[in-house]
Amino acid sequence: MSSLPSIATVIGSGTMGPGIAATLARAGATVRLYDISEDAIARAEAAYGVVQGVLAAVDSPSAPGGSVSFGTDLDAALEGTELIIEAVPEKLELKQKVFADLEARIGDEVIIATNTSGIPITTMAESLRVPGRLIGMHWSNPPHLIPMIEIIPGQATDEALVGQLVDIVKAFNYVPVLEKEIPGFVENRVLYAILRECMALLEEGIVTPEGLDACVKWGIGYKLSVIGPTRLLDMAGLDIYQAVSSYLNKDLDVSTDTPQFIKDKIAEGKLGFKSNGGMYEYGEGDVDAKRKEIVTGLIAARKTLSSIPNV
Ligand SMILES: NC(=O)C1=CN([C@@H]2O[C@H](COP(=O)(O)OP(=O)(O)OC[C@H]3O[C@@H](n4cnc5c(N)ncnc54)[C@H](O)[C@@H]3O)[C@@H](O)[C@H]2O)C=CC1
Ligand SMILES: Cc1ncc(C(=O)O)c(C(=O)O)c1O
Repeated sequence: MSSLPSIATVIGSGTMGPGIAATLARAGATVRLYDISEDAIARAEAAYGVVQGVLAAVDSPSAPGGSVSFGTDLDAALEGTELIIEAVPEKLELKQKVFADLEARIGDEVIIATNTSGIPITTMAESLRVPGRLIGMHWSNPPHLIPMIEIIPGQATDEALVGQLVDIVKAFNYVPVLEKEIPGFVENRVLYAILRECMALLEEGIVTPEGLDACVKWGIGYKLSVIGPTRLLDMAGLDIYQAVSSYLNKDLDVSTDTPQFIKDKIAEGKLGFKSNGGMYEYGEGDVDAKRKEIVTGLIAARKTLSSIPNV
């Protein structure tokens, strides 16, 4: 596990930061998790024990000496750091302000990896003093369970940094996927293509949310978790793909904005788990129960998928 930095800093302790920090720490790094919000830090500290249990359950690679410390003191969080992973909200101006605060405190050799969901790295790097040190490192949620990370160099990213980050990701046994830069990167382009069609089908009343979830989980998700879309085409036959895509592609949803019914729900304060209601409604204790079911399912699925050939 020699490629792993001895000291790493995660900036932003919301949905993504704690799982990222815990994964690196279990692999042996000393990790500082920083946030501007005391409340976010308190929540992360409370969740850390649970996340450690999950990492143990999936046999995430472990090495002695790793730890996570939590705090709102940026200078302390950056002391001696080699790798910074930025996980603050998805707003370009905020991320650029954070980069400026970081660059005022760190040496030129320190790497900054951004967990942006899809803002082009080249755009983000424009404001940096040392643009070559910025690289995209897109973890998938929940980051301590999904063992794949997209690596996206921008136009200014140092070439050597790409290989270095690939080695870091391999050091904690995740699959690095190296990509060329494109808005949304690969994972979210595919996910958002699926979500666009799903939301259109719901809006048009073609299927219920329950029916949609069952169809996508068993008809698509189960299959794609084993074979991937490229191999799926070989299994189905390229001639079948041609026959279907020739009439179906032109009928698929091509909306460019968020669906109105989603905007309406947001206006009503329905954001999902975080507000006890979104696509579904949740009563007392339901959100905690669903979160547990999801984690249990992901642990079981990851164990199974790790034990079968990579087809
Ligand atoms: N939520 C998700 O499923 C995924 C999110 N991402 C990306 O990761 C990044 C973080 O997303 P989430 O964790 O969901 O966001 P979040 O909103 O849950 O957490 C962000 C945290 O950053 C903190 N923060 C705000 N300004 C800060 C500053 N100046 N310095 C330090 N901390 C600051 C907030 O207090 C908050 O705790 C975003 O770029 C997002 O697009 C990537 C993969 C999945
Ligand atoms: C709905 C949604 N949007 C973005 C992301 C991301 O990868 O940035 C995710 C995710 O699961 O990681 C997501 O579910």
